[in-house]
Amino acid sequence: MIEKPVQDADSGPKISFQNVTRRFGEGEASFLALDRLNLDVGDGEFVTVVGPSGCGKSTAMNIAAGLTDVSDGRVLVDGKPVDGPGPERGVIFQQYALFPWLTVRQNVEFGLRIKRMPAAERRRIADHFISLVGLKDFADALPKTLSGGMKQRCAIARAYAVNPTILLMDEPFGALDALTRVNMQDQLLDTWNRERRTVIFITHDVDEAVYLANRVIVMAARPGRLHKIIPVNLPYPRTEEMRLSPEFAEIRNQVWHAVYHQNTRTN
Ligand SMILES: Nc1ncnc2c1ncn2[C@@H]1O[C@H](COP(=O)(O)OP(=O)(O)OP(=O)(O)O)[C@@H](O)[C@H]1O
Repeated sequence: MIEKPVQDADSGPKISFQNVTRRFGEGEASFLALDRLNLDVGDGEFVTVVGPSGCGKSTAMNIAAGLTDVSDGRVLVDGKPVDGPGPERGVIFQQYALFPWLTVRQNVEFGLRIKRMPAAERRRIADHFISLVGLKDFADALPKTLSGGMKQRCAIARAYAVNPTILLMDEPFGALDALTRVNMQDQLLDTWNRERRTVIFITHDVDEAVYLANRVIVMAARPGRLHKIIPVNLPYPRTEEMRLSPEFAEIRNQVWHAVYHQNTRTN
């Protein structure tokens, strides 16, 4: 049983938000979407991010992905400043954005093709990740024939295939029904246990945030900022019994309180 992600005591954080600030617009009409966010995420950690609508979760994620500039501060990955997208960071959004004219396998191979990897090697890697997310029998299917959950698993396989050391996931299961969502959570944790990456996962679902994470990052709005960090001291693998346990309920209540009662004392 994995109690905690292993992190070399000498190595720095995998990803470090340092005074990350983002302002949209100019002058009087400008809006502070993110105010001096400081957060270190260790190698192999799984952190979830929750907070009220508009608190800057997606903005922070897009900055880490290199898709949005900072107004001030910086994000470091392995100690190096982010100045654009990079292959070590895989990004998965709520809208899976598969290429509709490509099969599952071709979608998963896409990033490897761009890297000019030889066909046989590409196929081997793609098939490995297609199996890992349980889509082996659908490798030749087009996205339109897949359910929402299957499309999202295909998007996850595609992100994994290029071998990112960091996965940035912005409400990836938001559009799924409750049962598929729970299955996807278990599958994601299972994959994470085997192919250990650093994961930052945004969600609106407090249960999901606690079930997945070893730390829950709670943000506050106006301006968007870090509010509280709540450790989830439950061992991996997480199980259904754990989800129903008093310990889980206690942590869920803490997170709920931190998100929805930000103006009252939370401890
Ligand atoms: N390109 C943009 N131009 C202007 N304002 C923006 C832009 N992107 C985000 N914002 C504003 O910045 C704030 C933070 O937005 P962001 O999408 O990061 O929040 P969020 O916490 O992810 O919200 P939600 O939970 O609703 O998805 C919001 O008030 C939003 O309107």
